[in-house]
Amino acid sequence: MAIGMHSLQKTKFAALSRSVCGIAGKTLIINFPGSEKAVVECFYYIKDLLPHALHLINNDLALVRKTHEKLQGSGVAQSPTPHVCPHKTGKGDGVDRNSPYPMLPVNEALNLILQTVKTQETLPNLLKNFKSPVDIPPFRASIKDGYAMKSSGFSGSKKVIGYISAGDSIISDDFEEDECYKINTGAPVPLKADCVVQVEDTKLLKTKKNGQEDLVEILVEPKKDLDIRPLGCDLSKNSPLFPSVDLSPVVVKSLMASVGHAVPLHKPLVAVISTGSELLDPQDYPIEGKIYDSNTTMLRQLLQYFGFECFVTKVLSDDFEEVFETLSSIYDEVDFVICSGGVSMGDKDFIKPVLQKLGFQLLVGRVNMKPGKPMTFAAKGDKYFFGLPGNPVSAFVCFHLFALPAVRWCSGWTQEKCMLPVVQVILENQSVPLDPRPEYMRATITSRNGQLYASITGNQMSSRLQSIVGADVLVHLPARTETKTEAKAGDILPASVLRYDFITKYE
Ligand SMILES: Nc1nc2c(c(=O)[nH]1)N[C@H]1C(S)=C(S)[C@@H](COP(=O)(O)OP(=O)(O)OC[C@H]3O[C@@H](n4cnc5c(N)ncnc54)[C@H](O)[C@@H]3O)O[C@H]1N2
Ligand code: MOO
Ligand SMILES: [Mg+2]
Repeated sequence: MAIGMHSLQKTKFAALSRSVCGIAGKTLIINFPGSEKAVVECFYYIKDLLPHALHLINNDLALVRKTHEKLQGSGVAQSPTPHVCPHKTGKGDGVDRNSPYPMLPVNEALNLILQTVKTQETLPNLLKNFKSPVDIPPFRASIKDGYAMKSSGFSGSKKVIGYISAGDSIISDDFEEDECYKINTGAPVPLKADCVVQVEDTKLLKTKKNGQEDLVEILVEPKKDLDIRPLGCDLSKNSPLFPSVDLSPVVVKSLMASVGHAVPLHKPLVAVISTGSELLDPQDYPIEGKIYDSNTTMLRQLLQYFGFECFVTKVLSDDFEEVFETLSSIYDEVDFVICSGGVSMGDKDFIKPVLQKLGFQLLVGRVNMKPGKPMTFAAKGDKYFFGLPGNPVSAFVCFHLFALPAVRWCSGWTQEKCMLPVVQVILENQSVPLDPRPEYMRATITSRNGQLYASITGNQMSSRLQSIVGADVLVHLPARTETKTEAKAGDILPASVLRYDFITKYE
């Protein structure tokens, strides 16, 4: 274009010349006009652009950035004709075919998300202040299967005057020292009994005609309080239910259940939407040109794995109206939409335009990461939208790094707990080429001599869902620099833990 523009100022016949240029691999190919004079002139017009062009082709980000800084200045004062670099951010209009969204660093995108999503700050407090409404156990309960009796009655033979099972009501009648009740673990100890002797320390002396026990010999000295859980010994009424803040859904739900209460949380309601006219239900017969939809199942399962529920699921085709209609009404039912597909540069990638038309604020439109570059996050009031890239692995990675922390944050988790835990791992692979974008590689963990070793799960293409097989962690590989172009065996790298059971092998 530069050659054409300048040549036209010299001669209108320049319009007829083939001003073609292109890239083959890492080679820049420029087609000059036929005459020697024109070649010299044209070379003059483009020679200053060549270093920058070569830096771009070679992904020398440091040098690319340097050029930008030089051209744009660092502060408000800009060069008279600001350099809008196509690979940085474009205007997104008819002429500029580049994404208008700045490529945010992962941390910046995450911070923006957590600053935007409203948290229930009350939850940790709510749990901290929650007093148990009941005693556990709510009665004196037997710790053993055995015989309940009075400790004042000594050992020796005793008459069995009744059977008490778990779930029976509490016996308040008085009884003699040489009498006892046969009792099961967890059953209520009679009010007038003060000890239980386990069945192993007794001998059956006589059985009634109906098969029930009549007389037993107690072989040990019964001691007061032996094998009885006193009322409220596990948890006493009006004491705090949560001695420390623990937001694990397993912990919160089961503790609340143990005192007969439902969880006092507002769990965010989440919808999973998959977009793509190519998507086929996994139960359908194969159809030419279509692919099976894996993201819907994956995202639902991930939500479930981390203790959240998927309230609604929808699969939409790449149709502006359909996406628009669905997103216009779905927020009547849910707080979050976790969508996949349709966020990149295709003429059928409608997610961003639909969000704009619906009045959402697009806070994240691209992230400097691999996979997951077109990761999108938008908000309107207290309704939130995640547009995960359609490639299944990109959706998988972005769910863990962005959507999960946001949903956790919204349900009242403390900020540092929202993110996956990060551990240090030692790389096992001989050599892993670094990408210009920071990369999150799936890897299998082996524990060896107390150290965690990470082995990358094969080809890391963002379309290859198989790379999540055996993926215990996401290893954080830094962006390539001039001096560091690969990671090597023995390198120590941070890794986000994907699973509770994240050590596949012990050696
Ligand atoms: N010109 C450009 N093209 C693309 C860019 C770019 O920067 N410039 N980014 C690429 C990157 S990176 C990614 S990631 C993808 C993201 O694309 P979209 O979010 O728009 O997703 P789709 O185009 O709808 O689909 C991409 C890919 O994933 C498959 N897919 C989608 N949904 C599902 C599903 N539910 N289950 C299984 N597979 C799914 C879909 O068939 C496509 O193959 O864009 C690049 N393009
Ligand atoms: O960033 Mo895309 O997610 O490379 O595949
Ligand atoms: Mg697309």
